[in-house]
Amino acid sequence: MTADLPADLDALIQAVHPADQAAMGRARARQAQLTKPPGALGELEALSIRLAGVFGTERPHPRGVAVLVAAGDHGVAAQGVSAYPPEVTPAMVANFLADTPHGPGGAAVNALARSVGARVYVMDAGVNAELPVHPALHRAARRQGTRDLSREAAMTPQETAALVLAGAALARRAIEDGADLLVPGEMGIGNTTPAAALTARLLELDPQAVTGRGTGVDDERLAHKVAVIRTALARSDAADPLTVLAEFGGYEIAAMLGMMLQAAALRRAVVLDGFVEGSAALIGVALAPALRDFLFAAGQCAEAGHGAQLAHLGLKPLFSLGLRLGEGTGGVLAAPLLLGAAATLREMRTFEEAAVPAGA
Ligand SMILES: Cc1cc2ncn([C@H]3O[C@H](COP(=O)(O)O)[C@@H](O)[C@H]3O)c2cc1C
Ligand SMILES: O=C(O)c1cccnc1
Repeated sequence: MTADLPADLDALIQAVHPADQAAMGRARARQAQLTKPPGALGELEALSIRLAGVFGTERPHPRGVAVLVAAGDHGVAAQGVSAYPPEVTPAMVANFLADTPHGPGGAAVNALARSVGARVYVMDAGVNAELPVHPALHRAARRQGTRDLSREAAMTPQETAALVLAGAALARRAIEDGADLLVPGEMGIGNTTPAAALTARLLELDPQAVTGRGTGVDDERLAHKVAVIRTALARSDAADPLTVLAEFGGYEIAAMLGMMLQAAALRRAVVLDGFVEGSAALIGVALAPALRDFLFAAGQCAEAGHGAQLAHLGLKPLFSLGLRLGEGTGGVLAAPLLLGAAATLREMRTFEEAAVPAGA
């Protein structure tokens, strides 16, 4: 039991165990016997072996894909760190839930999720508005927006724990509904600022190196954003992962952390989208190093600092499309690659089964 942690949060962290090495060994041996020259499926082979470790079988069969979009507002947005006003956050939540001729939701994540058959879950993790009652909106907000991280702790320890557990609960719900690949996603104007602060502190890097343009701030705003992050980091020397999260925060970041821990504890794969998701993952592996075994990077996103996160996590991006949106968009696009990797391991025949002559 870790000191000062609520028992259920401590239990969640303790429930993350490493991937199944024996299943990975069997998967590696099986890959070598499948009807293709060795290595001809490139990165898919390594992915399939990792998936065997996640699902504990050399014939992994992940089924449903779910994207869990947590939305929250940020006190620091008042400092002018984003190219967009905070009112965009609740408006985008409404957009995620809207009735459209194509189905629910008119945002990028909705369109991409429909295109791959992924289910979208939306959570109010702390949006600064009264959101309309909607059956598909999961309400977990404890406060309407965080405090300004450059002036005080963004979240209390109690709020932080509550949001991590709320994220875990939503992940359990998605898994009960049939999801085996979980994509945490986020919406929150200003959230690349807390993500950069968390990344700078956890990776011990200068804020300049890990702060990007987010929604597209110009050079002047970018310099201001870096200065705001410097002020925040100078305010607190916190190093303990959950204290770092509370200090520099993000309700939706805490919720995504809970989703990741819960998915790993239930031995499901987590597909990581961009920089904001990456900042939650950094907290996650600091708390539970075995979480890393369950994380799969989607693409390399355009945000500065994403590369440093992936290097620390030891993850290789699957594509580089210049995405800089968040919402879980890249994660959704990566899911079919993971499903395909698992399918090769599960469904291809061996040289012997297919009576194909082996190479010299
Ligand atoms: C219309 C719109 C839709 C979005 N969907 C995701 N984001 C992304 O941009 C925000 C982070 O960037 P920053 O830190 O610069 O505010 C987050 O809400 C993120 O999800 C959006 C941003 C906008 C404007
Ligand atoms: O990479 C991300 O997660 C990202 C980048 C820009 C804006 N919002 C999110």
